[in-house]
Amino acid sequence: MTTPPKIALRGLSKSFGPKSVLDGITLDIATGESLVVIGGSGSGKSVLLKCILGLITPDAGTIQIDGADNTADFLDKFGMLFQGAALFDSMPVWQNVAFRLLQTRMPRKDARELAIEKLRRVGLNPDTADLYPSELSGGMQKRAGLARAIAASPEIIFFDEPTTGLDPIMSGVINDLVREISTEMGATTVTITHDMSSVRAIASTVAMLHNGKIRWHGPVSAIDTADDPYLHQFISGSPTGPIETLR
Ligand SMILES: Nc1ncnc2c1ncn2[C@@H]1O[C@H](COP(=O)(O)OP(=O)(O)OP(=O)(O)O)[C@@H](O)[C@H]1O
Repeated sequence: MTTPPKIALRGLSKSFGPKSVLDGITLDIATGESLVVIGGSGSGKSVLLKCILGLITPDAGTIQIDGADNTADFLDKFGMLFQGAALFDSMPVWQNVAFRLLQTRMPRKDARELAIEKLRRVGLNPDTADLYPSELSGGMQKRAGLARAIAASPEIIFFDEPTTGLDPIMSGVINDLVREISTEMGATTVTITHDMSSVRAIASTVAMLHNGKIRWHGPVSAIDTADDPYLHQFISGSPTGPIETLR
């Protein structure tokens, strides 16, 4: 028997009123794969992610994780790094990192120790554990968000624009961490980004969304030589090409 893909999407469609956003997305994501989803603004990347997370119900199609249909306990398998890190301002950093573990009634002392270990893994020293998120720089907040995403050792991690708002050097650091940690944990990851340096640093495979469909899908090593004018325009950032731009 062959093992099913970690995530299997079949014929996913979603419209909002008359606007079709996803129009039959079929995609397999293998265990340990690091998929980066690219596509223009409004192409449906976030809607796709929210469908997999179960936050939006698709109009048609199926989502399977490990060969089983979408159920509420899927969320236990997921870790998520949100845009802007989305830390709770009212809690010290360690409680943010250990948030889910505290909810599962892990003793506070153990949760705190684990949070400090995860903070260390993302390059933050133990002193940051007792600071509040507002006391951290943007780059440190991203690291703390990353520590939270990996705290419960999830099998699948979603990264939504992991480098937004960071300078190029910090973006490089976060990209490397995302890749390293995913590989080390053997996690399957799905990342949304506009940043081509993130694509190259994080992806094993790339899927490009356009007009509600997967326009191109393949290994990251093939993106520069792929014979697709849409993909080519996107990765070169050219204002001219088949993709319509608003001026
Ligand atoms: N809850 C909603 N209700 C109505 N329309 C929505 C909703 N969520 C998303 N949309 C629409 O779906 C389309 C795709 O949105 P989505 O946020 O997935 O794009 P995106 O590719 O992530 O864009 P960006 O790169 O700008 O973040 C947009 O036209 C958006 O207005």
